Amino acid sequence: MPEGQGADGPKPGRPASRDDLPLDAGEGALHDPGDCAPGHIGAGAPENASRQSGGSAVGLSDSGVSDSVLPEYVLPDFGLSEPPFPEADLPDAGRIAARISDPQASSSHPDAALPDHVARAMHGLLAGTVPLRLGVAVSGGGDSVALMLVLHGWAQAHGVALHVATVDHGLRAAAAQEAAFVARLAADLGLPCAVLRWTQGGAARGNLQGAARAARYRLLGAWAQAAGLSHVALGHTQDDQAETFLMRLARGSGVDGLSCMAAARQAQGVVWLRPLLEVPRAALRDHLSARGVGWVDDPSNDDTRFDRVRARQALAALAPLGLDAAGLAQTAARMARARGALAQTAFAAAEGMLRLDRGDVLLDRAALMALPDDLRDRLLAHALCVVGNTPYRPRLAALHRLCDRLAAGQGDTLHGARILCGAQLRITREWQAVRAAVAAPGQRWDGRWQVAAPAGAGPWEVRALGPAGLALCPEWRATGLPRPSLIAGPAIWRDARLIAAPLAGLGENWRIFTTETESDVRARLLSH
Ligand SMILES: Nc1ncnc2c1ncn2[C@@H]1O[C@H](COP(=O)(O)OP(=O)(O)OP(=O)(O)O)[C@@H](O)[C@H]1O
Repeated sequence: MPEGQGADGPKPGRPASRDDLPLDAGEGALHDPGDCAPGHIGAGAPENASRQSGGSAVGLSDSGVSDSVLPEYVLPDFGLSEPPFPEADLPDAGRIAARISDPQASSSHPDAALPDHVARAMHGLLAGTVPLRLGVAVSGGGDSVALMLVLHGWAQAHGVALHVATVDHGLRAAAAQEAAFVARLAADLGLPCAVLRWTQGGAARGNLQGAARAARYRLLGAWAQAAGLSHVALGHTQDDQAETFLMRLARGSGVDGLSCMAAARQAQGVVWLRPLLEVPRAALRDHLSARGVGWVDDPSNDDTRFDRVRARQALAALAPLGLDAAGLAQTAARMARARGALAQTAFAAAEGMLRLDRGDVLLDRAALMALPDDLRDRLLAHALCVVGNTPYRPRLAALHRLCDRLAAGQGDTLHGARILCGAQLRITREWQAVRAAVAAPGQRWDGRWQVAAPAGAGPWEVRALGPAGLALCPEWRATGLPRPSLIAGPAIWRDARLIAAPLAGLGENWRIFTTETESDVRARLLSH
């Protein structure tokens, strides 16, 4: 038996999400519904795929797709002289195209509802505006393989160019072969496929799985931008949603957390779509099995060390109580609606009480404290996230401690921000959080500041002004900005020499500005 092949054959049920599991937990197994014989991933045949599409090997760094436009079809170079596994071990990807383009084959099958459901979901998510091109992220697991298949039909029907990408995290021995498996499926459908490699996995410390997930989204986002894709579809299912709901419940999440995954979300310049959020995992597997299409099974998905695997097991145990995936996913959807309503209300409240002042967020303290607790928390957390340059909200307990201090007229520091308490709350960056931050010309400093240099400025870099820099700015009091805002703000340096500190009134010809306007900051309340 080849290395990594399961002795018991393919396991029913779905692997745990890679969003929750380490990626080094073993080899994948192949589901080939044709004969139900699991095999080691034999997708290889890189020569075949290369020949079909003229692909070449490309490694992408963690920083994303660099300057060059991605080739339409990118395959890893295994350095192998022949396919690593015999053709017989491969899923019958070649049959996909014929079946999916045959409406008879589709409508005569009991799961013909899936394409219709996805079409309706896509219509709703795209609000009637169909993009010219669409990306789909395919891991090789059953969910995303089914998504690719169904979207292929949808894209053909709507004249949309579908582009596939798969990420090879390079953390498991089988990863490259799994990527090649996806590439081959895509090639058999006539779809361009990019294999994106995470080249810095070996250097990742701590939460490897979290780092891999973040890298995956960075790579996919960079790929989408380079390939001109405004939308990328992901294969999260109703079961993923229900598992997430249970895990969030265990953490005591409120409305926002229990909303779970959004069906559409904008991040990294891309709209991420999840058209399968109402589709049970089993329906996707059935869809593939009925068409004789295989998928990759990641054995780490059965590893009970991970929350998601345990949540899945708990879900099965809860079924007799009527607590099933469909019910939990429905509650998550209701939470998402409630969250949307709260976000709208917070946005409306922000109109009257939130302002942006040279990077600081100002909140009218009396108006803020008069709001219902949830709205107050929402606005305050938002301001902290904006200034602290993070998408993650502070913990609720910490936020409530801050509110207590503000109610008592005291300031505090939280979440990389400093809160100065007056009639106006001024939320500014905490100097300690940025004192080591450096940006070269053209780069953003602290994720949100940009500098326009005068012509012939010579070499420079951006660093925090700091107390020593402020001492070199005799006019700083005239700016109206408080000392904490200025020392944590950006300044232009050449080695140890302060060149300019526009916020502190030094350096006439330099301009410094945040990339977000006040209305951008308010509008972001709606997208969380
Ligand atoms: N390595 C990867 N390459 C490309 N896309 C990925 C990768 N891993 C996950 N995704 C995308 O994120 C979605 C959710 O990830 P998750 O970890 O739940 O998937 P999976 O268990 O690896 O596979 P699947 O969801 O396809 O069964 C996938 O359906 C897919 O769209």
